[in-house]
Amino acid sequence: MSERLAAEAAALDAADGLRAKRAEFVLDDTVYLDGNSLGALPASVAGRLADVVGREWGRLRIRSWEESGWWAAPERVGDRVGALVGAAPGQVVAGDSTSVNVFKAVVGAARLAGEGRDEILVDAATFPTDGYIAASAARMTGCRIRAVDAGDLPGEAGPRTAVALVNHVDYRTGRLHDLPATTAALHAAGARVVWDLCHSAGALPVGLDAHGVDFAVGCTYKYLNGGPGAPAYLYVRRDLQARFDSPLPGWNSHADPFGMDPAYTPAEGAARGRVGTPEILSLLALDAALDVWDGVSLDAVRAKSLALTDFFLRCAEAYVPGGRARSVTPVPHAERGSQVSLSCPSGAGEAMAELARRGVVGDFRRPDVLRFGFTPLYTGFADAHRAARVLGEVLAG
Ligand SMILES: Cc1ncc(COP(=O)(O)O)c(C=O)c1O
Ligand SMILES: Nc1c(O)cccc1C(=O)C[C@H](N)C(=O)O
Repeated sequence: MSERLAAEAAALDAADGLRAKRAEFVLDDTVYLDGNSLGALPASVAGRLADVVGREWGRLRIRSWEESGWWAAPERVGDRVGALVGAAPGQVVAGDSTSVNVFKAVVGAARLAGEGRDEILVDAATFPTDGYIAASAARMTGCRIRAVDAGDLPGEAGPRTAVALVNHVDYRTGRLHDLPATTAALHAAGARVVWDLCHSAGALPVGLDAHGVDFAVGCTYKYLNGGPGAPAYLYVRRDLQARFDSPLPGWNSHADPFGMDPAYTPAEGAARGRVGTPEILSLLALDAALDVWDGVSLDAVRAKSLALTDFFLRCAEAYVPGGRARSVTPVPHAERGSQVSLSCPSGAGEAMAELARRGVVGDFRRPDVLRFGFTPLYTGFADAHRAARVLGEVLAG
């Protein structure tokens, strides 16, 4: 069994069109299946940051806001992220954290809602920060908040719904929610939608423009490999931008920031989503990290991601002793993101720590989830095979 799966892994790696991409990352012989928490370091980042620090900051100093393009970096880098989530230029701005962008988007969407729409729906299994922020947004806008299973949103949205906040991929189970159908159903009910793309951007095609999404947010430190605390992003669909009333109208989103006008006049376009001074060092680290996407097709990434998770599920089935762990990640491709989560009712935390000691890094999510993220740009089939084999050994021990 083991030899057959190992040979299959080798054949799949040999046929993998994305295989050369791995060399663009700083990696060792650890099997790194935690790119859905913190993506690996692209090799070009260190040199770019050294130049930003040494020359742009060190020598050009204040001149760099213009001469090095710092001032416009949030929109420029936003467009690069936008290209990876299906947004035409001018609709995405990079900056702040996902939490902060959730706030801007949910309050902004609630402020666009028509008379009598006083309900904010939130995906019941949401990553907690979204739920906390949406609840605060509801208190601020005089709405009530209601948690609903993401799959039930189409039926639950009604005449009082202002906006629904949904995670595209569930961080715990890896379930992929149906963005086109959910968006269409919310629109049919007269509501807006905010998608949190943290676990889908860079892992699969998203198609924001194609599916008429209203608002989207996401982080860049997972599948986009932007680095720890890398700036997040906000998408506001072009035709909504002129009516977008940001709850954080900082001076960077003013139409004339250096006019220092006591009265606020919002900038046009994506810049309206800015707040204060951009985090230039991490923004330009992200800019460099995005170079790994040059020439990469997201369809190829998606195909490899599904092949990797299919193969890992088969290997886990073969190696993990019966009853020790079972997958909670959907089997149908249309419902799966780029991770596999196994429920391991006894000793999951210790098992994940032991896996790390044996060179396989994933995540433990309480109470019992072993989470393995597959980043197609640098993860191979032999990695998936080794991870499952070591997992089997650990759970048998
Ligand atoms: C779906 C989702 N939303 C939001 C966040 C976090 O947001 P922030 O970058 O503000 O910590 C995460 C992960 O940390 C996440 O998985
Ligand atoms: N953002 C993180 C951090 O600052 C520290 C540790 C983990 C994270 C994460 O991103 C967790 C991740 N969103 C998750 O899905 O669990």
